[in-house]
Amino acid sequence: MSSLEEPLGLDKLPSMSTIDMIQRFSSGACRPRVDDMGMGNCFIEGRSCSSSNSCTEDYQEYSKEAFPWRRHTRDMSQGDFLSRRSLSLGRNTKVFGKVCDTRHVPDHQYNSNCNGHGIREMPNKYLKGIPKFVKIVEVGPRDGLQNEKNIVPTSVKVELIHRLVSSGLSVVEATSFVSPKWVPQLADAKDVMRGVCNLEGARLPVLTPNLKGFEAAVAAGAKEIAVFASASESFSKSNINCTIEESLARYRAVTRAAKKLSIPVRGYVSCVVGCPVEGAIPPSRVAYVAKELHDMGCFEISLGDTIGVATPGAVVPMLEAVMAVVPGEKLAVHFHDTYGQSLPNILISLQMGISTVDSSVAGLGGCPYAKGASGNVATEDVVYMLNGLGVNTNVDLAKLMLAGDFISKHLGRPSGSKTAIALNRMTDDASKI
Ligand SMILES: CC(C)(COP(=O)([O-])OP(=O)([O-])OC[C@H]1O[C@@H](n2cnc3c(N)ncnc32)[C@H](O)[C@@H]1OP(=O)([O-])[O-])[C@@H](O)C(=O)NCCC(=O)NCCSC(=O)C[C@@](C)(O)CC(=O)[O-]
Repeated sequence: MSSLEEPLGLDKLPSMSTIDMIQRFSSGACRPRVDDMGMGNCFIEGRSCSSSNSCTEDYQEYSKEAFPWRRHTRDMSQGDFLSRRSLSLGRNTKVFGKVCDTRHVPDHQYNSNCNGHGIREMPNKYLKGIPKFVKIVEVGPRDGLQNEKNIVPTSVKVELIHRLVSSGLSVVEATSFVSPKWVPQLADAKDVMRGVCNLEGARLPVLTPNLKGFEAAVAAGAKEIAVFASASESFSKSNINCTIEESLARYRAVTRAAKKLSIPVRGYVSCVVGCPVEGAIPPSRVAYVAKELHDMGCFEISLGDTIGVATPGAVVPMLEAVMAVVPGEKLAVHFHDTYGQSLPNILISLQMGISTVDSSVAGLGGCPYAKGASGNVATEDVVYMLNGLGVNTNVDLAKLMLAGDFISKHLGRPSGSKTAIALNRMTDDASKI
């Protein structure tokens, strides 16, 4: 293990006062620079209202469109509501320990879209460019559970993956074939794969840091893998015990081997905005690593804000730099929510043409080698936002919430998803009526 084997914490940022840190991670500090940081060639691309009445009307019209649930609750008489409830109770769906139905409360409960009056139908220049469909890559069983203090039993991991797939998620990262000394939480990778081998309807990629991991993954039945590099030299050392260049050489060997077996390989770049040791990471360096992964044959490159320090102001120059060398349709974004910036970061990424988003049910997650960084953005929150934007994901939010509830209960803590907490509270309130 390297001398950097100790987990890196935000608390270990060298001589970084809070203000210094804010400056280093601020958008200004992250503008693309045309330099190559000694990493080889980099490619940088570079209504007003006249009377109070009209105002009220406008507001009512607006709120009907933007907050359909408001209209719904206001318009629904108690009689309607109760008959709906009694009609639906027969369905016997279990939500958060109670017997209830997904239609147990007004439709808005699991539906943030605009029910036929979608935001898409409003002529809105601000939402131009947002894709009609977003692919969500669920990373909870891997990125989420790799950081749990208590090791989660294999049967719980397998059940979680089944539940996630049944919610409509088409890609669920199942586990990692890494050294069990480094990540004991995922030492049961082979058994997890055995438990999901008959699961249909979704791709179940696994992480492999080297040929040894690749071979073990293939032997366990993996049909898709991911390799993970970093834009930060220090993080590369602490996470996979080698330099960025050494990791790229390893991954070339892995992608060559995968190609022979027609196994698709996804590539990750970590620390795309900030590193706990090095501070702000230049976009040119992210672009360099992303291009290398793309050139070696990765079908998709996921850009990870591993410690969750990005703001939209830093995401824009980073994406601009990467999109100058890797086509946008091959990119995914992967935000951790340490500073609560994930949703705006995702929104700006969508506006820039990205249509693949990584997230983690119940906001599970964190990297064991980036101490202090919080979980990934919660999948429930992403789906809720995308529903509200009229963007299709094929994910059933109610079923997804049940998966989130399942794992949160097992871990003995509340969900990290604000959406799950809010909708859950409404279910509780409604059931008391
Ligand atoms: C890369 C290594 C293996 C190097 O670890 P090393 O200690 O340098 O490896 P080594 O080649 O010197 O071998 C040491 C021992 O590990 C074994 N070994 C070697 N490879 C494997 C393997 N694949 N599976 C199982 N065992 C393995 C090997 O056989 C040997 O066993 P021994 O002879 O001592 O008994 C190690 O550092 C490691 O496993 N690191 C993984 C760390 C990790 O999983 N971190 C979390 C990933 S999250 C992330 O990167 C960010 C991401 C993707 O989520 C995106 C984001 O948020 O930004």
